[in-house]
Amino acid sequence: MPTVLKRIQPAVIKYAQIIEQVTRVDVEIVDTRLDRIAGTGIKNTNISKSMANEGRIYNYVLQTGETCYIDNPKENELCRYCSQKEECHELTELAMPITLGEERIGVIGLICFNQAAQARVAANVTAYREFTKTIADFISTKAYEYQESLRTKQTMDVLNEVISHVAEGVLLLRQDGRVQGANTSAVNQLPGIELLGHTVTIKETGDTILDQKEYAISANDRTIVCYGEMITIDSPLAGYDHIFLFNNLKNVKSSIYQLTNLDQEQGVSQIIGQADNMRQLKKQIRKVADSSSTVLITGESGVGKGLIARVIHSEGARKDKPFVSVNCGAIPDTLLESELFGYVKGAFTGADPRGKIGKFEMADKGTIFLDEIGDMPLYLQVKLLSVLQDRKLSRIGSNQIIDIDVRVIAATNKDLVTLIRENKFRRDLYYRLNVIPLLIPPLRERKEDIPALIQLLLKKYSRLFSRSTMTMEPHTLQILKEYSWPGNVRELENTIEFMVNMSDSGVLTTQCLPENIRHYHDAGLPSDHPAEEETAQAGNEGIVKLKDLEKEAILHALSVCGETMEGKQEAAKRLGIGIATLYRKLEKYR
Ligand SMILES: Nc1ncnc2c1ncn2[C@@H]1O[C@H](COP(=O)(O)OP(=O)(O)OP(=O)(O)O)[C@@H](O)[C@H]1O
Repeated sequence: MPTVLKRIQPAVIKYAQIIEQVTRVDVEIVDTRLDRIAGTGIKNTNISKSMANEGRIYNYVLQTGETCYIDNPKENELCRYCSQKEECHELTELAMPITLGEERIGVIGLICFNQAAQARVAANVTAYREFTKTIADFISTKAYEYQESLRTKQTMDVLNEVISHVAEGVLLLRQDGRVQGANTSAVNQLPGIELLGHTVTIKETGDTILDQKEYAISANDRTIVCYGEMITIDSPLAGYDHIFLFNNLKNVKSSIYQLTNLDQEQGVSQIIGQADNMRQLKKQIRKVADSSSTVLITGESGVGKGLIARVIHSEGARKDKPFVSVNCGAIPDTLLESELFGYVKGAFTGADPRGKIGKFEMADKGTIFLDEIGDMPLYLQVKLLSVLQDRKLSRIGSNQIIDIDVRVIAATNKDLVTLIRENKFRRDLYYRLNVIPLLIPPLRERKEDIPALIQLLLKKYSRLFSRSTMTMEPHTLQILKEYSWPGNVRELENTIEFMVNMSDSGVLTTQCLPENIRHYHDAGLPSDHPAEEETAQAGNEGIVKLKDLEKEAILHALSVCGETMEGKQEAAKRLGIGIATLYRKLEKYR
């Protein structure tokens, strides 16, 4: 690495010339390597070459820090062992160190080759010393400035390297808004805004969300909303005094979205349904997917309303934008408003003090799925209606009006018309939502789809439990087809999961059926709703029919002993009945 004097060589050469002009003595300046950095007169040769051979005096000055005045060269102690002694024509030499802090960084030599010069130096030795010392200090200052600028540059290089790897946008700004630096993320997040060397306006909007202030960055007639932090730098580096760290709204939303939403793109093919009513429904879904009109999906719990909402989104033009789902029935009324519309820092006590982006905003340009809309409290229905009408909203605690472009899909398993009659749902909101009504038929009205659904679910759960794909015995499949499925596809899904768990082999038999379905089948129970049945039993104060107890005992024995010939014989023996009785009873119960 070059020495510091070498790096500031042009300045050193100028200082050497100044000394020469004032003293009219030849001047030589060497660095710590004894390379000649500057030279005048006789010494104005071999610049940048090593003077190590003839540098005994300079070496001494560098080592001791002393100034040497030698008026008896050749005889002087320092010259005694000099290899150049015989060729040396110097009459007098003044050699002075250049120091930078504690460090010696070079030597200035004033050398007389003729008697006039020698006499001049002798007559002015004190003044010449003083003057040379002043120049040595100037050179030292120059070296210091150089080192400082080098350090600043190195810091800047490290900083720039770090900034280039930061995921957030980073702008290095002057007080007047001129952009001195911008990382790639900043450039990508601010399309259409010229940055490097241009001036931008960055204004706080007054809102704060997730500890990040909201800013509007404007230039070239464009404004982009960002969330971030403006950092003021106390000691201005390289001409900028502010660093703006930010993410634009899109990035903030998509990071929240990614945290809360798995990528679950789904197409119509995902909906199992060959029954006429389902074919019809799928046709409708394809038709409405591309429009932005509001959809109201109705149907019993577990029929697949959520799945269909996703499919509508995924089949439509907004498929690359967010699909944000809110279960209006699962969120306490008091929180639902902020969940939907968001709030700013300090909006109300008990809230996340950092503020929150609402689901509507997160769904901007995409789709919001308002599940269980029938459970939405009346006062929020009013606010929702106004958002749907105006396509504008303001976060709780904020004065800002935000435009939103969201497709709304609502779903309910309640009869909204009845709720309207009971004054629990607003008629005007109902009409706003019911632009495209989709009614999903319950599973009992499309029983021909049950085998295909079972097939799909067997695959899913076999894979989930790391088992080879299971099959179902035809008789068991028949029982499942006959069941009324009050919990619809969700209940079917739970049933298959249960059965896969219960099975010891690769084939699902009646043994694996859950008790309620077996019961329904065996007893030919008319009830579609086990819950009602349970209530009836509860009303019987725990007293169970003997017939049911007997059936339970028989089925249990079979599940323990197996349904093979031998199994049944063993079961009959352990039940204390004859094999013929067992067959008779089985006939009755199955
Ligand atoms: N036709 C279908 N094809 C494939 N899977 C389906 C179908 N219908 C429903 N499912 C599956 O059944 C489960 C329940 O469906 P989903 O949650 O969409 O019902 P829902 O009607 O929204 O229920 P709720 O009203 O209780 O919210 C999900 O795992 C869904 O993927």
